[in-house]
Amino acid sequence: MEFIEQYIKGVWVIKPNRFGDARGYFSEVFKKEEFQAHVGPVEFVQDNESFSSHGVLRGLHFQRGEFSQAKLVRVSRGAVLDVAVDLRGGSPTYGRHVAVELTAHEGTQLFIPRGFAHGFVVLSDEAQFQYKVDNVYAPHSEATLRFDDPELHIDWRIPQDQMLLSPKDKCGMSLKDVKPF
Ligand SMILES: Cc1cn([C@H]2C[C@H](O)[C@@H](COP(=O)(O)OP(=O)(O)O[C@H]3O[C@H](C)C(=O)[C@H](O)[C@H]3O)O2)c(=O)[nH]c1=O
Repeated sequence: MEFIEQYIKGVWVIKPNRFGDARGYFSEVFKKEEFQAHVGPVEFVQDNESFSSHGVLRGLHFQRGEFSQAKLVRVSRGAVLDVAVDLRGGSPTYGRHVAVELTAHEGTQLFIPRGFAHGFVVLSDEAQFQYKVDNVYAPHSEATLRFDDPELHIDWRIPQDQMLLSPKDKCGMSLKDVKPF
């Protein structure tokens, strides 16, 4: 398993090994000891899965304060562009983002620490998205950062007229209105 820290401190791209043979492949997609040795003492408490069609954009979501979630995300079908925006108070990369294409074919994962807004857009016909979080769902604490806030400079790779968003995600807040946490 390869761990590559990104230019935003604490964000990691993780590339599990795959052992192929005539039947297909086997891969260890998470191993607590190895993960914690590289990333730190993160304890996941909940596994999530979502399924979306082409152009669906989910995000950019975050849970505030003590309810903030670290996430380990991957795609088990299709391909997405995954985006994490740094909202950590005092961070030298505050407001900057990491954007990584995650595909089922490559099995690449992204670890996003607490203090980030997270979202993805589906690049393939459909995508099954799997992720671990280290804090439970707390809807009262949840907020949405506008995916198209010009201050974020995110290139989502597909035109907005192909995108499908929830009503919540269509009316997220701007970066200037977010209180760092
Ligand atoms: C996140 C979540 C949602 N739900 C319920 C609440 C709604 O009835 C339904 C759909 O929720 P929502 O529209 O918030 O789902 P997504 O748009 O996929 O939200 C996720 O999108 C981005 C990519 C994220 O990183 C977050 O994990 C999460 O906010 O699932 C739950 O019961 N538990 C949960 O942990």
